[in-house]
Amino acid sequence: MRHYQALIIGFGKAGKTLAGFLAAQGWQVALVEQSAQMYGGTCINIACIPTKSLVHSAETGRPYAEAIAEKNRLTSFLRGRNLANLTSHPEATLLLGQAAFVNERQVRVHLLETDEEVLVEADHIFINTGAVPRLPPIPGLRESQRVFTSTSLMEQTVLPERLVIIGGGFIGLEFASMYAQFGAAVTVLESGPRLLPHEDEDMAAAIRQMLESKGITFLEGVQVQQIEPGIAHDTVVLQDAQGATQRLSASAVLVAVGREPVVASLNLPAAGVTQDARGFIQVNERLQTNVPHIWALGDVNGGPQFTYISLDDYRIVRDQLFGAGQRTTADRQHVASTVFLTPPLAHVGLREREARAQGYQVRVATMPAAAITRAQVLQEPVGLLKAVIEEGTGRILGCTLFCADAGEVINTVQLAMKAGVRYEVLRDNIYIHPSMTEALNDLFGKV
Ligand SMILES: Cc1cc2nc3c(=O)[nH]c(=O)nc-3n(C[C@H](O)[C@H](O)[C@H](O)COP(=O)(O)OP(=O)(O)OC[C@H]3O[C@@H](n4cnc5c(N)ncnc54)[C@H](O)[C@@H]3O)c2cc1C
Ligand SMILES: NC(=O)c1ccc[n+]([C@@H]2O[C@H](COP(=O)([O-])OP(=O)(O)OC[C@H]3O[C@@H](n4cnc5c(N)ncnc54)[C@H](O)[C@@H]3O)[C@@H](O)[C@H]2O)c1
Repeated sequence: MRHYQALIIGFGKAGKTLAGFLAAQGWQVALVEQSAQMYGGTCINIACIPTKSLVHSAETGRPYAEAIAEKNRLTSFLRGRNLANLTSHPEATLLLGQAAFVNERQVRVHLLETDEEVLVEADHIFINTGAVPRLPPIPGLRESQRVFTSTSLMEQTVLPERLVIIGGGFIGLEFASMYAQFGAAVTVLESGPRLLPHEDEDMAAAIRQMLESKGITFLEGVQVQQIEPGIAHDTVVLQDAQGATQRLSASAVLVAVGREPVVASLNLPAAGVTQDARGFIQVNERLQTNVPHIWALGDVNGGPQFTYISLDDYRIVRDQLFGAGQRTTADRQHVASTVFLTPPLAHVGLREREARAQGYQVRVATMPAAAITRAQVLQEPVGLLKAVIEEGTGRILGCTLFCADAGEVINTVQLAMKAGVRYEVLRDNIYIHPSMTEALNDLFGKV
């Protein structure tokens, strides 16, 4: 039996940051990770970083096989750096193995390298086991050799000729955009009635037009019924929005219909930790489970699935253990997001339609990306910018930027919203020229 002050299950963003912090405070910390290929967690190994490396390679014209090699170099480098960061703390112990609860204080770890089992007891336990792709119950899907998840598709060194993507959300659109840019013929199948259902009509049309100009085909309101294996290709059988049967030939199928929590291996009932109806671990606004000394952080707790949210989960726990204990999930207003298309789509706050539906009197400003000098310099004149302002108060209610560097520029708008800055401040601020951020002068000048 080994005893630690803190046991962290999973090497994710929250877990690794918390491990380093607690060890630096002098706590004896154990971090358990089930795979040596996952040191540093999902983001750096199989998610944010490899996908953005591929997006960048596609944008710069690097051939697919070379892009995969560069992605592998980068993730390997980051994995090593994450491992070194953790092991540089003498108080932190890394256990390579799978953790499962024995009771609410004890966890059994099956060590990968020696095949031994060790029993670990801890005063505080933090679950950070993440999420994995959800596989819908489509006949033939699990059996097919040509069906991939985001993880396994990025392991392929040969570009699929015809890629069919099931799901038109974050992963579906990012992969559609980059694989089309690498030269694949891409079709996206979305079960919802409309692609980008949250976006205002004008914004959705602009994004769709850009994606279609790359040769991507979208079918909405479809139901995928079967994947039929074939010798040279698989056939995706679907019912389209009109109820007709369509058959699409695919050299690869990507499933991207959402991600589900990693909980099965944990034996949660032994600890008495409860889950919600979707299987995510139930937590309060301080991320405590129903067992007070057990917390759940990151994707596994059912919050928004972003690395920066997992990092903020760490901040909430840190504040309880070493701060004023005031920080909660309720403090998270105006969290921005970016879909890394080319150009990217970044958003914060309310869309026009959402603001009106909530009863706000609004003033709306829109501007084409082609009007931004920096976008012309970059030869990326495609896109649309939009801001929603509350009539009378001048409060920024929301902003959507579909343009080069949108994921950078949105951070300025987000910070302004958080600080309660009126739109005129962004309108009249002095920005670097020529930069994409200076488009905020013109965008807010149109309010
Ligand atoms: C393709 C893709 C692209 C994405 N792009 C972005 C992006 O650009 N920006 C963004 O913010 N977010 C992005 N995300 C989401 C982001 O990756 C996740 O929200 C984030 O990585 C979640 O991290 P986490 O802290 O929950 O834990 P994770 O990083 O998922 O770590 C969980 C770890 O726990 C380990 N584990 C699980 N069970 C056990 C067990 N029983 N014992 C021991 N170890 C265990 C796993 O092996 C894993 O290493 C993307 C996701 C995907 C799939
Ligand atoms: N840039 C980023 O920040 C980034 C990038 C990738 C992923 N992520 C995170 O990872 C999460 C998971 O991504 P995702 O794309 O898997 O999920 P998602 O929830 O973003 O999108 C899933 C899509 O699949 C559709 N769908 C569901 N079932 C379907 C079916 N049977 N047939 C066809 N379509 C179906 C849904 O209507 C939805 O549009 C995201 O929600 C996001 O939080 C973030």
